[in-house]
Amino acid sequence: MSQTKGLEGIVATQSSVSSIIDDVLTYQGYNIDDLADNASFEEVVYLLWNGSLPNKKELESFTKELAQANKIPDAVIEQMKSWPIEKVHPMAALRTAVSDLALFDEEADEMDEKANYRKAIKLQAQLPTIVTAFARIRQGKDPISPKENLSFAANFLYMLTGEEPDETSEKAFNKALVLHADHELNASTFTARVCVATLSDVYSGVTAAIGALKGPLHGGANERVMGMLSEIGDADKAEDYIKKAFERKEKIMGFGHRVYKQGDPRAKHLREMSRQLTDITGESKWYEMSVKIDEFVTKEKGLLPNVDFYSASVYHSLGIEHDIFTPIFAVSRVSGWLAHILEQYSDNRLIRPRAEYVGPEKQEWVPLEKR
Ligand SMILES: CC(=O)SCCNC(=O)CCNC(=O)[C@H](O)C(C)(C)COP(=O)(O)OP(=O)(O)OC[C@H]1O[C@@H](n2cnc3c(N)ncnc32)[C@H](O)[C@@H]1OP(=O)(O)O
Ligand SMILES: O=C([O-])CC(=O)C(=O)O
Repeated sequence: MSQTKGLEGIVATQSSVSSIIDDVLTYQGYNIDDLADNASFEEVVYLLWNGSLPNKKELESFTKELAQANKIPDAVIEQMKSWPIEKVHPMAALRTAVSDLALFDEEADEMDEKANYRKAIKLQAQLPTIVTAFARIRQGKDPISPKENLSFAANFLYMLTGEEPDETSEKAFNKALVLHADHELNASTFTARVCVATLSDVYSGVTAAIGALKGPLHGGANERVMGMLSEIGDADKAEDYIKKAFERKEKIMGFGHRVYKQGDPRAKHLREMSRQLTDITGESKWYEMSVKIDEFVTKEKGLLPNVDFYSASVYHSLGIEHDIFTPIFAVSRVSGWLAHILEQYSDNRLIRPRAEYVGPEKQEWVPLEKR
């Protein structure tokens, strides 16, 4: 039996949700560049779940379905208030709250197609409510209910800050959501599929996926990128900082990718957004520092920025707290997880690979008193 460390290059399933072929990313056959420039996040979610773009009527009714499902039980809010909230990372809060939601959903364990679709709607609608409620509660503020006339992107920013975003912020945030929505068999999506392939429920699949996204080698990298930029503080200090990190054999967060070899097609969009937004906020130093790091890491190691690198300065420019960056990734990626979960159920087989045994052979049993 041979093995590939980290399952590199292994094709573990068939999927029609998204593809990465020759470094081109598509959702259901639509190039990510076209979607990033034109689509609303709501259209993208519909596309991922239904396989086609919605017409006007379908989009209206889908948007309404999401809007009607966004309230979370008061008990979940009360539980949040009982946590040692100033010490809880928002990703841990999100993981726990999503698991908690299942306890209040009478159809959590129902496995028919319609019930699973209804749960998908609820989870997509309720993740923003959880993340923004948590962010506000720990600031000593009350959670804010979403407004019906606002888009998914605008509502998130509104529920977070209490202010309706301007058009530029809304557009930028919408684009970031679109860019993060799905990504073939990334670690968190694979986790979700493995979980539900045991015929466990949708909530369990999403809870497991949040746990996988949280790690710094995956979604957790975006928060750490901002940590690095803040530590560097000035574009002139960037090269020296990275040189020292290389000497310590540290990984530079936001660089490298298991699949892309010529670069992550999402990064150019985020880089341009970072340029524009930091210009507007008058803090172009974050963009300039990021570009310096990008050029230096590429020159020295041939590593290119991934989706997490420029998203850090984008979210920072939108006034978002740094530990909310990865939860935002989850608010978008849950659309992809759910698409994959529904796809997995539709043609399920238990996912159970093998391990190559490298432990000791033929050991003799030794009674306890003789060890
Ligand atoms: C949304 C996302 O999940 S995108 C990824 C987000 N994660 C990050 O940005 C964290 C930093 N990046 C990394 O850790 C990696 O590039 C990963 C996890 C994304 C991909 O990992 P893998 O395909 O397993 O590559 P692996 O970690 O084996 O690295 C291969 C080589 O490149 C080096 N390398 C890879 N990424 C980096 C990096 N960011 N900084 C420095 N060196 C790196 C490794 O040290 C290794 O070098 P070696 O062969 O001399 O030991
Ligand atoms: O695909 C991956 O391995 C990681 C990634 O870029 C993503 O999940 O968006």
